[in-house]
Amino acid sequence: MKVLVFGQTGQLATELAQFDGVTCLGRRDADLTNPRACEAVIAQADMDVVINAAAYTAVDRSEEDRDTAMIVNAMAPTAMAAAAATRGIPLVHISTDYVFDGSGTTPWKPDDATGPLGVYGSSKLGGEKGITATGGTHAILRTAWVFSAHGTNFVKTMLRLGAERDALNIVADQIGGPTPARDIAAACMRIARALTEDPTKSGTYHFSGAPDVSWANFAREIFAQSGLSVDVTDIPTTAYSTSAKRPANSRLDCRMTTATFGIARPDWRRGLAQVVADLNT
Ligand SMILES: NC(=O)C1=CN([C@@H]2O[C@H](COP(=O)(O)OP(=O)(O)OC[C@H]3O[C@@H](n4cnc5c(N)ncnc54)[C@H](OP(=O)(O)O)[C@@H]3O)[C@@H](O)[C@H]2O)C=CC1
Ligand SMILES: Cc1cn([C@H]2C[C@H](O)[C@@H](COP(=O)(O)OP(=O)(O)O[C@H]3O[C@@H](C)C(=O)[C@@H](O)[C@H]3O)O2)c(=O)[nH]c1=O
Ligand SMILES: [Mg+2]
Repeated sequence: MKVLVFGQTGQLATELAQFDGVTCLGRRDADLTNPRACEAVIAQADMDVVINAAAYTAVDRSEEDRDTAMIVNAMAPTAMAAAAATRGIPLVHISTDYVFDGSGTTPWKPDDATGPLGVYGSSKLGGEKGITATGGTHAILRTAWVFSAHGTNFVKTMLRLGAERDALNIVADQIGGPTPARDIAAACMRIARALTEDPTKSGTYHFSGAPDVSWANFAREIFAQSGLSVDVTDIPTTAYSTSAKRPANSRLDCRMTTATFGIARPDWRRGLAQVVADLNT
């Protein structure tokens, strides 16, 4: 299976690059601020499936950079979907828990009503809608709280801050499932294969690590596993000011993904152990 991946330096793209048959495109090969260029690359490439692992992921910065976020997260993926549909090949696209408004405590199902709280979530929802409307074979995989040894993520932020400080205040009223990028990459490859064999599996799916936790308890496990002694204090979201609002309830109901593709929620604590080990070598 020949797989064309948009993204090269990011957390997910770096993990996808480990698989046979994968060609990763960096910004120089395809800039998502130019959706027509993304279309052209798909039109010209001889590939069996496309995975979009590139996105504008700076949640707070997107509040002041709405146009770029919209082009990269909504228009470019929509253009990719159109080009993939024309070629008759599937598109696997990654989306986010931030398309939801975070109300309630029940895990979100794929067809639950969306209601993004900020520009990043709105732009990602725009991409979902554009891809779905295009009508080609596709999977939109919503994930959450991605971490890996590469790129920027909460684990690396905690390790950096934890090395400098002996106490941190961390929000405890936002709950979600941290997800190792390596497990998302494996899920994408499996879904890509399944779609080439059965296009009727097209749709929107959820995939996050288990068990669900607060950011504060995620931080505690990061410090426990890395041997750093940092005192974590639970704080409410109202005590931590950010330009973008984040959902309180980021829990994702992943059962449809398991039923359709045989992919179970990974235990993020094992993925964390791997990442901590990778960062120490
Ligand atoms: N990070 C997270 O916590 C979560 C991420 N997701 C989704 O998962 C997917 C993968 O995210 P993740 O791997 O963490 O992202 P990263 O932030 O680690 O990487 C983003 C990638 O997108 C590329 N990119 C950004 N803008 C452009 C552009 N204009 N043209 C070409 N490439 C561009 C970056 O390239 P460059 O280095 O050149 O900037 C980088 O390779 C995304 O769709 C994201 O929305 C979903 C839930 C949580
Ligand atoms: C650094 C820090 C963060 N926090 C809080 C802020 C926020 O609510 C939470 C996580 O902060 P971050 O900025 O790392 O997380 P954020 O960038 O919002 O992460 C999100 O990224 C996008 C791309 C997604 O799609 C989401 O699934 C999610 O992973 O932790 C503290 O409470 N104390 C701290 O010292
Ligand atoms: Mg961030």
